[in-house]
Amino acid sequence: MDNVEIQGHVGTLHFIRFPTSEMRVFLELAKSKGIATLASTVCATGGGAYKFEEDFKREVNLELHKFDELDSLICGIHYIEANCEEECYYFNNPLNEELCEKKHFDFSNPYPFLVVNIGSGVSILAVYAPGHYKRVTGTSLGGGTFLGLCCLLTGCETFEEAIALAEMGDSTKVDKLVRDIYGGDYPKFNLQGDTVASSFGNMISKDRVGAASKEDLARATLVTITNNIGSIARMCAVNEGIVKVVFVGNFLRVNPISMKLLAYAMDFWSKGTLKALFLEHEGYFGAVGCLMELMKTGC
Ligand SMILES: Nc1ncnc2c1ncn2[C@@H]1O[C@H](COP(=O)(O)OP(=O)(O)O)[C@@H](O)[C@H]1O
Ligand SMILES: CC(C)(COP(=O)(O)O)[C@@H](O)C(=O)NCCC(=O)O
Repeated sequence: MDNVEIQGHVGTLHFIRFPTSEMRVFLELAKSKGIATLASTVCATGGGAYKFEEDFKREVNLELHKFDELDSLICGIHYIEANCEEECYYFNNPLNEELCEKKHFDFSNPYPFLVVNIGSGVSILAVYAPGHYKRVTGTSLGGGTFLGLCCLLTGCETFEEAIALAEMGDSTKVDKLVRDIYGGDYPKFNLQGDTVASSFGNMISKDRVGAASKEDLARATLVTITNNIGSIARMCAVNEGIVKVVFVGNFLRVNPISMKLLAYAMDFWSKGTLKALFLEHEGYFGAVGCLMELMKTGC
């Protein structure tokens, strides 16, 4: 982000990511570049701010200024939304390949809204005003679950590989649909034949297992995790009386399948009353919010 002004300082915000499993390599690089002589303060958030605090001190003699990850997340969303015009978007006709359009959403009057942060696990927060939020609930079935299960089921080794497999797969070979049980729709409760009745439910048959490719298994894993998150998010939105649901976190990186599924599911199951929203800087809000918190301290 160019020409950003933060408390009188104007500059460029650069966004860089690497997995925490590579922290040792990062610290060695930082040491070889003499980072301790360049940076006076490093702010950090998330579990890693605690887990790697000692390593930063020992390896590069840097103190971490630690800020809570959910406070930082909310603060970062607030800052980027206010400073980045095209940040927030939604999908029209999400599951129709020809008619699907990504549209800008005016989020200038956002409150109240729900944040569904899909990282390794999932945290769901209700935000009522700047700095005023509560953590409604969470689920351990998140981005880490998708990647972990995909690695086990398909032998893939990276998130990018897992998503590429899922893009080529067909989850209906793996999941049991309403029509597999009813022979068609279940109209009394508006359950269409192509609705998933039982995720992975077809995998109790040896023939079906033999017919399912690793692409199909990856797709079914992605759809299962995504639909479960969508379902929990919808119940939270209804319970809290909130209609705007903002999905963030690195699980959504290079992952239009999940974004479109979430958009469709929120709209369909709420009969059009809930809106699924997405943000361009999906996995970076914690980092930005943490920088904002640091600036407040005057460092
Ligand atoms: N390059 C990547 N490597 C590993 N996981 C990735 C990558 N890109 C996206 N992901 C997804 O993002 C999830 C982690 O999300 P993130 O918002 O970074 O949360 P956390 O703070 O828990 O690491 C992973 O579990 C995975 O589903
Ligand atoms: C513990 C966490 C806040 C850590 O955040 P993350 O690194 O997953 O983004 C998150 O994984 C979470 O909310 N897990 C679900 C815990 C629960 O069952 O509520």
